[in-house]
Amino acid sequence: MDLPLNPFKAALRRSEPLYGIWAGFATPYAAEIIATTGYDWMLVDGEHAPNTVPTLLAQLQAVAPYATHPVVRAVHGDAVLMKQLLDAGVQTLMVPMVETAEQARALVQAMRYPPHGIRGVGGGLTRATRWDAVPDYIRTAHEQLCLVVQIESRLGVENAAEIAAVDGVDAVFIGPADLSTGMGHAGDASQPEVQDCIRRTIETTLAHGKACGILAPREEDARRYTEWGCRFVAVAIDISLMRQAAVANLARYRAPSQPAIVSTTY
Ligand SMILES: O=C(O)C(=O)C[C@H](O)[C@@H](O)CO
Repeated sequence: MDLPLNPFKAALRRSEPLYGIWAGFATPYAAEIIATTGYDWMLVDGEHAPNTVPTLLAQLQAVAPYATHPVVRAVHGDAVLMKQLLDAGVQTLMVPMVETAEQARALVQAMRYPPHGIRGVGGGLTRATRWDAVPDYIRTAHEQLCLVVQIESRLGVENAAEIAAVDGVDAVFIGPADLSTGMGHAGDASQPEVQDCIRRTIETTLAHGKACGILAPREEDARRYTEWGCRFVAVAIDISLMRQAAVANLARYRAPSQPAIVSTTY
């Protein structure tokens, strides 16, 4: 069989925005529900959701029949963990908290086989090669792999040009929660100095010919960042959507201040 294509990587080169959703339930059943809703991509979160390599694999398998592309976020940029995720068939990998070009170069190395990198060969053991059904995987894998690095600190913003310039970095994704918190604004990315960092990072990334993405669950933020040039924007978080819907539904029957009748306090 042919090496599976990465439509997300191809779409990053086009100009239309790609709308994504954060998938935080860490189960294949919930991931599959999300994959049926029509978002261009979904972020399967291995950093802040309770995921492991087997749960991430199960979610990749669950969403494989659908057009929504799974972007998997590793808990950190460890080459050994990345090897496991790539072997499980992750095509688009996001790595949090990248602050220097040196770190970005190490991530590129972890994505590639020698002589271009350090990725170990799993061969017929791996889903990535479809258990050896894909011929010439070692030579061609890099064409369909996509590396997204997260810039989410003041140091990362300062080094954004060098990071975006690294050959093999396909895109930069801004983390507004960590960026604002690290700048002393406790998750409030609306602060002018945080907005300034976000805008500069977008502009710098685009100037280096790379795509830029961001998490923006509030519509006005998503529209502004898209205007500023963000190509892939996560406009929702599945867990928040469920909680908001549950709270709003209950509020139709009971005032929010009323306690639940069934209590766990004895
Ligand atoms: O800093 C950010 O913003 C992110 O990286 C995304 C958060 O980690 C996300 O989990 C918020 O729900």
